[in-house]
Amino acid sequence: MFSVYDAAFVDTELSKRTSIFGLRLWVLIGILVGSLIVITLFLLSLCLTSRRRHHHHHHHHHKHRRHPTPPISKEILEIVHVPPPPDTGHLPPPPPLPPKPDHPRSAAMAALYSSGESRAAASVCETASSSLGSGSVGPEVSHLGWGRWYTLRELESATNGLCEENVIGEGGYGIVYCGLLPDGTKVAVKNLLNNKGQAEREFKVEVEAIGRVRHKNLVRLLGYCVEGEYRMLVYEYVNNGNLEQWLHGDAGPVSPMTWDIRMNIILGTAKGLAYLHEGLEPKVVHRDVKSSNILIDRQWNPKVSDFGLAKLLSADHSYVTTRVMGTFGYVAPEYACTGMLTEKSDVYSFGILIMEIITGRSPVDYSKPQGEVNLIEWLKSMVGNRKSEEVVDPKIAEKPSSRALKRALLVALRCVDPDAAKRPKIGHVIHMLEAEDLLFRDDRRSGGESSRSHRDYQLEHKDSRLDKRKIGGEITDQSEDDSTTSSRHHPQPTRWR
Ligand SMILES: Nc1ncnc2c1ncn2[C@@H]1O[C@H](COP(=O)(O)OP(=O)(O)OP(=O)(O)O)[C@@H](O)[C@H]1O
Repeated sequence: MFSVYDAAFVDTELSKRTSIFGLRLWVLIGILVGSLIVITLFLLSLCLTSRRRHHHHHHHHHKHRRHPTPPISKEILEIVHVPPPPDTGHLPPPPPLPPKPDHPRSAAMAALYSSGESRAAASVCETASSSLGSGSVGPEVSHLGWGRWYTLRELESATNGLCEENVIGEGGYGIVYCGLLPDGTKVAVKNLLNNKGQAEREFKVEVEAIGRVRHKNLVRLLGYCVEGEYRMLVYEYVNNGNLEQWLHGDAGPVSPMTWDIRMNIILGTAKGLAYLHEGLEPKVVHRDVKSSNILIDRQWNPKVSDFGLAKLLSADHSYVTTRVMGTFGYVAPEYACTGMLTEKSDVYSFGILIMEIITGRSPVDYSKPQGEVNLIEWLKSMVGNRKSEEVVDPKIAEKPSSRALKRALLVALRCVDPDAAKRPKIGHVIHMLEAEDLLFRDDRRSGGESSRSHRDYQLEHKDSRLDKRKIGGEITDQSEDDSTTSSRHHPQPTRWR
């Protein structure tokens, strides 16, 4: 127990004077404790101020990240310095296109292409794809059912700060960048031009139309970004250029796109369109079917892109618009003249596309002699003059069989019928093209005409009747030697998947 004596003892001890300035012990202890408290408080306040300063810095950075080209982040620097991946395919890169004089930024882009910078940009993107998952921007992603909402910061990180090196092209609606998401997904980021109103409207149409669409022949929209003035779309990256580049770029005297590859591209494109026209409710009319909107992957599969012009249609109603959009040379006459839009306008553009793929010629080419400027007119006259064989792209090394050629030409000509009601539906186009496939398989197996299907026979007769009425000439003669029928093949209703 602590007794009265002990207390008295402590008291006398504490009251003794010490050698330090003759201060009493209790005064000394008091000073020590006091200064300890002061030091602790000082350290605490130091700690708090440095934290606040850090936070402020972070906030500052956040405020300024709207700047389109922020300082390159550490992740990106790391990405850029990783050596390129081993070549996955055996294909050369898609050939660059000659400059288009009427394009707003085409001069710059042409310079980019011709100076070989596009290769450099591609290699940055290629390189980026090799360092999968090196970023760490994940938490800001929020899920929206079909896709994702991305922050501007995420997309800037993914595209090296939206830098020129990552630009893969530019269309009427904005610049397209290649990018790499933190999970390793390679993407194409379309930064829509901010021309008040329009970009946003198109943006909404596009987001609503494609967000829910999944088809192997349609470019998938993975998500979007709306932040301040920015409107961006994030697409799956399709890695082998577009059809326009492969058809009209400088790919050398022999095109790597054989006849079979081209037919496959036509069929795949038709399937993608059929899904838009017949597999969705309300249906979607693309409105800008053309070769630069057909992207190609390493296996030469086509993927229809750019639904920026797509408008949703209610079933059984055509859509009348006051502003005709689309690309010169591909636009259906009724749409150009009256703004009357149905899915048959896409069929028309698709017909032009088939002609372009067969011939390797642009829909309108002013560098050609008179009479050849307009692809349809030239092609019709060639077919009418029994010169079908001469329309085939001279860059195709192995010429198609005469029957295969006539079939493709016939489908194309039916698609561009001036009367929209007489054009086939895209689903019917697929049947016609696939019937050709069956025909080939039978031909190869049996080496002759004898096993051709009843449907093929009917199709050819039907087509030839139509053709005789419309253009006459060589194609119409093809069915004259069709004398045998068989009922072995009955095409199934197609779901276009
Ligand atoms: N998902 C994608 N993957 C890879 N490249 C793409 C992708 N989307 C677009 N591109 C490329 O970006 C470029 C611009 O495409 P965009 O669709 O904006 O314009 P366009 O089709 O050339 O013109 P328009 O605006 O008239 O349709 C094209 O070279 C296209 O090949």
